[in-house]
Formats: sequence, structure tokens, C-alpha cells
Amino acid sequence: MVMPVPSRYNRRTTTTDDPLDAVLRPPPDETPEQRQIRLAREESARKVSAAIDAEIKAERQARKKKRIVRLLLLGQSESGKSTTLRQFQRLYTPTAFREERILWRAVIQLNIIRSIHTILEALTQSQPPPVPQHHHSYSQPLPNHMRNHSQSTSRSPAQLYSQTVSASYGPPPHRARQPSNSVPPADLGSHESDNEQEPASDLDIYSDPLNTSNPSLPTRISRPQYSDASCSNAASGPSHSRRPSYVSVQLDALVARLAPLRHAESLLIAKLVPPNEDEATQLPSAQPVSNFQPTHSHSNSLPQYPSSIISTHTDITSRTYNTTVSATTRQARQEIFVRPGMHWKGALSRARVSYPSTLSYSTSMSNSSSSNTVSNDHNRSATSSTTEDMTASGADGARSKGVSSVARHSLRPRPSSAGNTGLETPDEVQEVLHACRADMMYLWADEWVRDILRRRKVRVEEGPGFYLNELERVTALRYMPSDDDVLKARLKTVGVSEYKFEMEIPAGRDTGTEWRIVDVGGSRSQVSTWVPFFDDVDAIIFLAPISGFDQVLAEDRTVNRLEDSVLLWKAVCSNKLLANVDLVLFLNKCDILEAKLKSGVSLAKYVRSYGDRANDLDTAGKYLRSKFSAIHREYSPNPRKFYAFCTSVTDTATTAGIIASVRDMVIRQHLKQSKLL
Ligand SMILES: Nc1nc2c(ncn2[C@@H]2O[C@H](COP(=O)(O)OP(=O)(O)OP(=O)(O)O)[C@@H](O)[C@H]2O)c(=O)[nH]1
Ligand SMILES: [Mg+2]
Repeated sequence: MVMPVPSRYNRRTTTTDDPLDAVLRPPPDETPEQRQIRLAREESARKVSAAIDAEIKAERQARKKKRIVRLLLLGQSESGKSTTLRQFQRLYTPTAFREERILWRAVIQLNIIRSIHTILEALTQSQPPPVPQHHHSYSQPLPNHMRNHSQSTSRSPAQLYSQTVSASYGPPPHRARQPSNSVPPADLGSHESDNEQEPASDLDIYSDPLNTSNPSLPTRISRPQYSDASCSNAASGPSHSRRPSYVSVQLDALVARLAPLRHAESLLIAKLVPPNEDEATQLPSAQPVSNFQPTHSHSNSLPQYPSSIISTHTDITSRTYNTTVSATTRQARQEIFVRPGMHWKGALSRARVSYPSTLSYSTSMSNSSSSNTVSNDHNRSATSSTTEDMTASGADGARSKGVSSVARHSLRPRPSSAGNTGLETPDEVQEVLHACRADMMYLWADEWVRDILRRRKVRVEEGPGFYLNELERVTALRYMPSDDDVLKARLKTVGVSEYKFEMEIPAGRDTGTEWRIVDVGGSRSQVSTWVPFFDDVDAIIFLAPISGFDQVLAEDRTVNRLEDSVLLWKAVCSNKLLANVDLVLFLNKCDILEAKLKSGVSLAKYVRSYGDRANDLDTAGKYLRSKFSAIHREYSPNPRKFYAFCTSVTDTATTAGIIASVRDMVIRQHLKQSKLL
């Protein structure tokens, strides 16, 4: 006999396999009261669902209305792109910027160690002859900790240091005559052009690869030799007043005392570089650039970047970028880098253990409006700012996990030996720097050292991440980086990152505009990653570091930095994808340019067409600006506006005004474009 089935079930025979339907189905023995309750509950759920739908719809509409301004930062490596980005952050999301200052301390520590290594290698690579015995009784007072150091080992610490360096960085180059730090490039085919009436884009840069006009460098640098008389009478009068320098006498002991910096450097690398990032774990080059000899190899060619930037472009330049550098040399020079995104900041944050209640830091500007907060008492701003790693397939896991996850991670710091980044917890690297501070200060202040650096053309003070003039402050145990310190820090970008933010200031007309600033890696191998970002960009800030007129590229010692910037600028100007994008040019590092010109380095010696113009910042700035402007005019597919600024983007005061002008200009242009669409 077949049992009767309630009619409702008959109707649903086609859906009885649906598990959801089975769950929602009322019980067969439902009473009228139960039914009433169920219906009321269903009605209430429907209302909630409708409200959510309405909210999603409204959000979607608001997003459509929202203005999104896209800004792309371009320029060669070390041109100042990431520093410009940090300036935007400092100005428009100051809360987030301040919060992450402590995270930059590790980068600053690495920069300091690197400067010291550069100096030590310049001093030790020529293996000076043993110091005569009487130098040990030199009357200059020594700090206590320096007095009893034994120097009687069979190989001196300086020699050991040199050997360590050779082992780390590959064999020293064999060359009778070393190129200087600031050798102009190999001949790239520039032609004579002193005539001002010629097209202004003919910026002729001298190309003597041996730089014959530079004073020749000694192949060996010795410590100064002094007679017994001059030593014993060192303080007795002008005729015997030339004292042996403290470092020249104490070099071996000093090098030995600074050896812990190597260990500190490894700790920092372990701290900054994610565990699976093998590529980045090479020690940074501490070798003065002058020691590296361009080596040509046909197996490691770097991309010819003008053509890879601009697939549609054909006539940028007749010069090729097919110069190659051997793998050994490249590896030897490798600089510490991190991929953009949260990885290194996340690792640093996770390494923290405890925080005082009065201090609070967030892991980063990333998602600073909501997550990744490790502090208890933080007054968070309403601003949202996010950095995304454009090269990663998904968001950084750590970033998406939020507060609890970060807190969990803090219990298992990585690397365990790397210490912490909170001010109140001991930081091993900072302790090493603190212990070495007197020696580092002696080293940097010493005239003999300065003389060797000068003769070798090792100009650490013009290099990135230079803090040696502030050693006392930056090696303090409770050192907290200032805004300026963060702007000076050097960490190479590899990959592409997008920084999103809404301006924190109540900027009236700017509220509701989301800014997306894309920061790319500028080294040659990175240039091919730029193209996808040309698509829907509102404006480009192109940075040309004009102080590099007497320097070569780190990735190719045959290419002059200024010439490289010119070629890159031509490529960007002539790119058809960018034909309607406004270009803003930052002729950057004007502070370094000014110091260089004042110190007597002649621009005309490297830029032939500069002729006999005055060797000062004003004249040089105007001249180079006119050259870049002419290239823009000549190479742009369509006429468009051109904005150029002489900048020093590490200088907060002047950069604030320039960035405000760029912001207004970009917003205006964006509005104009929106109306046209
Ligand atoms: N003195 C001075 N230093 C600058 C200036 N602009 C940038 N720097 C420093 O130069 C170094 C390199 O700047 P970055 O912003 O890292 O260069 P980048 O263009 O992002 O380089 P990549 O990431 O390799 O593409 C940093 O240490 C900056 O502090 C400037 O105008 N003056
Ligand atoms: Mg960068």
C-alpha cells in the first residue's frame, strides 16, 4: 500500500535532492504556532538580505562615482622614485608614514654598515706595508678600548678583511689601471655639438672610457710614512706639524674592532629578506665601484630597454643597450632589495615581541585604516592607504590576516637572532652599531682616510643611504628614525608596487579622490615591467638624477647615468601609448649636483655641449632643463604640456610645494579627461 504524501512535497519532487531545500524544509509535523514563528523569521531574514543588497548596490554606485587618479613614477635606478613616493605618503598620509618609521631603522642600519664597508675596502684593498714600530707609541690619546689590541697576527685584520671581501665578492679585478668611481661611459657614438642652435636634444656626453682627463690613480695607496723626528716632535711646531693620522696607525686594530658589522649585516639581510627570496640574499656591494671592470659576455645580455619599453616605437635612438655584464661581476655588485608589498615590513613587525603602552606602531601604511595594527592604544586616522605588490598573484597573506594574526606571529619572531624593532626591546644590530660608533666616527673623520677616498674617487657622501655625518645620533641605542632619515634610506625596488591612498588632509575638492601611485624598479632588467602600467595612467613623473653626469650605471659600467636618463626620457616621450599623458619631469638630486659643481667637478668635462658655461647649479639646471624640454618637443607624438622642476626629493620643504603643484595639475588634467570621455 502506498502511503499518502502531503501535497507540498508532491510539488517539490524535482528539488528534493537539493541539500539546501532539505535543510529549509519545515518539519512535516509543524504546528500552526511553529509555522507562524517560522514565517516571521523568514520575513525578517528577507528584510536583512534586501538591506544588504541595497548596501552593495549603493557601494557599487559610489565606487563608480569615485575619482581615481593614477600616477606613474619612472626613471632609472636610484633616480628617487621610491623617495618621491615616500614624500607623497609623508604629505598625504602622515599618520601612516610616521607609524612605519621604526621599520626603516633596519634599512638605515644596513645603509650605515654598507658605507663603512665601502670605506674599509678602499683602505685595505691595497694592503699597505706594515706600520713602523714607532707608530705604536704615537702620542694621540686613544679611547680605552683601543689600547691593548694585539696586532701581532701573521695576517693582519686588514688583510683578512680584504680576503673576506674577495671571497664574498669574487676575485679582485686584474687591471693595471683602475677606472674611477666616476668614469664616463664607453663610447656610445655621441658627436660634437657645441653649437647652441643645434637641436637641443643633442646632449653630448664625453665618452672616454679611460677618462684620461682625470688625474691618474695610484695603484697602491700607502700609509703616510713619518720619520722618528716628525713623530716625536709632532706637536712642536709648523715644520713638524704633520701628524700621522690616527686611523693610519690603528688601521688593523680598527678593522678588527669593526668586524662585528659583518655579522650585523647578515642579521639584517636575514631580517629584511623573506626566507624564500634567494636572489636577494647576496651581500650588497661594499666594494668601491672603481674596482669593477666591465666584462663583456655574450651569454648574459641585458634587455635593450628602449625597445622593450615601447614595442610600438622605432626611432628612439641609434644607440643600443646591448651592453653586457658578466654574471660574476653583476653578482658581486648586487644590492640588497626587497620586493614591494608587505613582505619585509611584515617580517620586521613580526619580529617584535613587546611594546610599551605609550608607544604604538602599525606594521605599515598597508591597510592602515583597519588591520595589521599591533598597538593597543593607537589613535588611527580615517585615511586608508594600501601598498600592493603588483607582481604577486594575490594579496600578501600577512596583510589580509589582520590584528590577531599579527599578534600570533609576534610570538615566533623571524629570524630568531635578528632582534626586534621596538625601541624598548634590545636590538642586536643597534647594539653592534652603538659599540662600534667611536671607531666609525674616527674612520669617517680621519684626514688620511678622506685623502684615500678622494684619490680613489669613492664619494660615499654622494651615494644613497648616507648617514655617516650623523653617526652619533643614528647609532644611539634608542634611535628612532626621523622623517628625513626615512627619506634618505636606500632600498632598491624590484617589481612594481601600487600605493593607494585618499588624502588625509581635509582638502575640500580633493576628498573622494583616490590616488594610486605606481612605483617601479628602475634598473635595466626591470624596465620591461613598466609597459602594462602605461594603459590608464593620468600622469607620469619622470625622475632624471642629473647629479649622475660623472657616474656610470651600477648595472652597466659602460653607460653614463645622465646619458641613460636622456635615452629613457626619449623613449618615454615618444611612446605612443603615452601620447596623451602629461609628463612631469623632476631633474632630481640637485643638492648633490650643486655640491659636486662647487667642489670643482666640471660638467663640461663630461657633457661636451655644455661648453664654457658657468659651472654652477643655476646655469647647469637651466641648460639641462632646456635639453630635456627639447627632447620632449621633438619626440612627443602629439603636442602636450610639459612641466619640469629642479628637485631634491629628499628635501621635505621644497618637495612639499612641488608635489602640491603636481597634485593640482594632475587633478586638473584628470577632470579635463573625464569631461572629454
Ligand atoms: N641627496 C639626495 N638623495 C636623493 C635624492 N633623491 C633620492 N635620493 C636618495 O637616493 C637613493 C635612491 O633613491 P630611491 O628613491 O630608492 O631610487 P629609486 O628610483 O626608487 O631606485 P630603484 O628602486 O632602484 O628603481 C635613496 O637613498 C634616496 O634617499 C635627492 O634629490 N638628493
Ligand atoms: Mg625604488
